[in-house]
Amino acid sequence: MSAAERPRRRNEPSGRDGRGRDGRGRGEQSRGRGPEERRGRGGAAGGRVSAARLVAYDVLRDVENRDAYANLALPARIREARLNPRDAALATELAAGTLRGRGRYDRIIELASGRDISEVDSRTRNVLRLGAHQLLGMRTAAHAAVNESVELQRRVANERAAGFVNGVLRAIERADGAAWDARIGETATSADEALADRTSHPAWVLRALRAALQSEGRESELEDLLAADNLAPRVSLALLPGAGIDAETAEALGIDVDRGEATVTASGPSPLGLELRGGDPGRAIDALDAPEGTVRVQDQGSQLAALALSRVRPVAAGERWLDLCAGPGGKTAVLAAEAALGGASLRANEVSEHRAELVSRAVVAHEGDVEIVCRDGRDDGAFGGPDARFDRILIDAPCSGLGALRRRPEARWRKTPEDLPMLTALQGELFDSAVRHLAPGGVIAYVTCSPHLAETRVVVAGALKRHPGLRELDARAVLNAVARDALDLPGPQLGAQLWPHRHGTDGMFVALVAMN
Ligand SMILES: C[S@@+](CC[C@H](N)C(=O)[O-])C[C@H]1O[C@@H](n2cnc3c(N)ncnc32)[C@H](O)[C@@H]1O
Repeated sequence: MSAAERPRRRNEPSGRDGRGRDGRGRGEQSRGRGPEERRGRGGAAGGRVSAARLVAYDVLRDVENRDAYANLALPARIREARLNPRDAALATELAAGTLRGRGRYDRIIELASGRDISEVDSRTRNVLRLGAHQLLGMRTAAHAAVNESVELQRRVANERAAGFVNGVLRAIERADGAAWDARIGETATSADEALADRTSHPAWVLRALRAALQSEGRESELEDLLAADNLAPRVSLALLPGAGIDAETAEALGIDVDRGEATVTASGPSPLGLELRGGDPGRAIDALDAPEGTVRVQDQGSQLAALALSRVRPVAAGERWLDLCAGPGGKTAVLAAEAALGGASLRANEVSEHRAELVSRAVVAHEGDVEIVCRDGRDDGAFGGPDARFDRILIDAPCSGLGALRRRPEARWRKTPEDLPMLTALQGELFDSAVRHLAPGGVIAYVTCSPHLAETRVVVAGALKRHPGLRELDARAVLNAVARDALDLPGPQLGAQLWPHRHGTDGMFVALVAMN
């Protein structure tokens, strides 16, 4: 439904947010203006646009026009513009926050302008989104957000629409976020549409997340989950066996990076997990001074998923393990460390050559110990032939990624429900292929970074039906035994669903099945 079609209130909401007297939001009050901002290139009318805003705009364009991933485009653009760390952080917040909040900002732009967002030129749209995020998501000083957006419009888009940008942002600025959310609710055609717009999620994603929570009897957590998707995750590190220190020791060492601005803490659910309190992960890794490749940036849900397989039962020396969909190798690195401890061998397969290359870099701590192959996981070649059998197989399946929305700011706008049939068919085929190569008594861990039931419990149920020799193990009990503290994993199912809002991890699903 277009903006014009939706019911609309006549008067714009009024009221202001809690800005300081100079109109600057908290973030910018403490940050001040850096040299990069002062150096910003002048627009046609001689105004200034900060370098951070130009970088953020370029990233939005890269994502829209070149299908770029924001987490790759951002560092490239930041390097190119030679931003200092403070401006790099500002550019990151501007770009990632705008991408995450896009759905809400688009609706607010529609309400403020009286135009359907699709009728606004794509360059102007991105200028407006960035401006809306500064006004409503960052509490940037209103004059800075509006003036720099107008200059940005002059510089990168259609100069004649600068007045339009000014008018729309001034209208947005006249109300606070809560008033705009109320307005979204009043003009929505359904409660789901209002919630989806307010929390910046496509409605189909919202419904899928609700269904997954419902299956655990926790529908009441939906708004907490949607809010968690809109927060940048804290950086987690995995301290792999072989690093020579455990997480508690690392914390006790008081690792101090970035001149005391950041420390690592032994926190989060994974027993290998460290959390970085601000600062640069590369410097934290260097400061820990562990053997190369034994400290890695990795979500703690991913750590737990790999450990669920390696620790489901004691390892017998000589066991054969396979990581079927290994790229870029995060879980392979955990499995390689665990296999080395227990005397197991590890083969890692990945269909994409580029991602197989990333796997070899990820397992640098166990170079030569991991056999890396590049095949389609549905072919016997991925396993080393039709008769090859493995004691443990990880299927970290290609999936919609709906569990990692906080980490991939643009992902929610890229996926569509139409992607699912292809993905679930592939997931089932990879499962069948793994079952064909599972040794008697062997265990498969089926993992997705999606909580969508069609990709999780339905795929497992289908595999159990097709392969009567398989039985499902209690993955929740295994994860609880592995985790630092007991995990809240409700519901009747044996498969475990981790959640950003509840566990602080990506929304990883883990099921364990064994061959009788
Ligand atoms: C969720 S990712 C795996 C993440 C990885 N386990 C990690 O922790 O870093 C899924 C991977 O499966 C790969 N893939 C997709 N189709 C495949 C297939 N038919 N056979 C094997 N791998 C496949 C993708 O290229 C992607 O690298």
